[in-house]
Amino acid sequence: MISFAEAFELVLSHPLALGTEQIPLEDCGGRILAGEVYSDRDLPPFDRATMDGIALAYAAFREGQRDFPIRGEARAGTPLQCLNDPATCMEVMTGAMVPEGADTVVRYEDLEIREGVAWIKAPVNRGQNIHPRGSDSGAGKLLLSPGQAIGPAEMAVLASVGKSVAEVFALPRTSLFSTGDELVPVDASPLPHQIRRSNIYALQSALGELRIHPNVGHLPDHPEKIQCTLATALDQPGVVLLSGGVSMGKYDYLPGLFAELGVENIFHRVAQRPGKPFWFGINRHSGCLVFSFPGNPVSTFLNYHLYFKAWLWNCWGLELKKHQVLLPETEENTTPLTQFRLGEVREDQGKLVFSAVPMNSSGDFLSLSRAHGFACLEPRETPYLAGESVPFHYYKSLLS
Ligand SMILES: Nc1nc2c(c(=O)[nH]1)N[C@H]1C(S)=C(S)[C@@H](COP(=O)(O)OP(=O)(O)OC[C@H]3O[C@@H](n4cnc5c(N)ncnc54)[C@H](O)[C@@H]3O)O[C@H]1N2
Ligand code: MOO
Repeated sequence: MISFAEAFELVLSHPLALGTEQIPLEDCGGRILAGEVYSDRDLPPFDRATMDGIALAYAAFREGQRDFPIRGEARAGTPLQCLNDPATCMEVMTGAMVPEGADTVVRYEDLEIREGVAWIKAPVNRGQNIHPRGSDSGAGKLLLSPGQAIGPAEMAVLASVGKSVAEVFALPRTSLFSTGDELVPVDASPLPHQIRRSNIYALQSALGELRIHPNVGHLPDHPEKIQCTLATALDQPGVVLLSGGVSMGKYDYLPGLFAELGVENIFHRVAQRPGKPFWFGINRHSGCLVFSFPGNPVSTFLNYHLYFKAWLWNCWGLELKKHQVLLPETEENTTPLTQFRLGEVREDQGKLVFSAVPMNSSGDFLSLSRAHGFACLEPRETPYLAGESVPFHYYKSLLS
């Protein structure tokens, strides 16, 4: 059995060359940006009125003028106009180009308009209610960098600089299998000895967050059937993720079958809890990696988040963000296993503080929905003290 640190390094040392791809903007949400994105023009691209009202030359107001005859109108979406006479004004709508010759916008609420003349009835500051050209970014400035996740805000940035197509990191072809004769489909009425398949939904949804849409299947505890189904999946470059069937049981066929199917074992069993019987290997002929997770729901879930995501980021030449949390009370791990403790994280005076969520064995998948992630306690003879900082692996965002 190898240590968690060794297992982690071995997983990272087997990357796939995934490369990048150009995809349409509408498909970019949730993907990871691979190229740099620059502004193609000043942002905003012109002096933009931020209120509906009138545009005027501030110098005239400063000299005491309060009544401004209205000479025309600037609407959003119309070309630049010119305020030729600084003793006059022009009506201007939010989003319009502020006319040349004007440098200040006064809101309708601060005016009275009578017979084509705007009377100003409130104090005015030079440049008010204008979003100046280039004040957010100049043309040619770097706006987004490789490795940034494309969320709703980044979608807006890409759109505003004309990226109808963006370069993102490519995703691996992925297959996902559950195993075990006790498992029945979700819509079945389980008999007393049966349970519904849940791991596959957890993993499918976790992969979905990365926009990976795996081929999904279920393997019965039947060697020929497993072999037949897995042979096709293993014969292509990509990844195969499995849940269950890798421990010591008489019907845990997977490790033996992987060998028969030409998958080389990189390691089996890691000194960690939960998630110990994790099996990892590679089919060197096809370039297919196998992450075979122990079936207990918490073990499958933890190992996916610990190993698979870090592996994927590493394939892209990136490193997943690391987090640390403070332990609220003394903890011990004098076992020889790296222990992952399920818990919530809350912010206290700018620090992230861990709070354990009780877990009733690694079969207790209900506890997962009550927590944010796992704190990592390495084996140690001395206790972990209250206030000590330890690594934390999020699977849930602080916002959700
Ligand atoms: N003699 C030993 N027995 C076991 C050991 C050991 O070291 N020696 N390790 C234990 C640990 S730790 C784990 S974890 C499990 C892992 O076993 P398997 O990977 O073979 O998983 P299964 O036996 O197939 O399933 C375990 C458990 O999880 C449930 N399960 C499996 N798949 C799903 C699914 N898709 N949805 C919901 N639940 C699932 C399954 O019904 C079992 O209850 O081995 C221990 N045994
Ligand atoms: O290590 Mo197993 O993964 O606890 O149930």
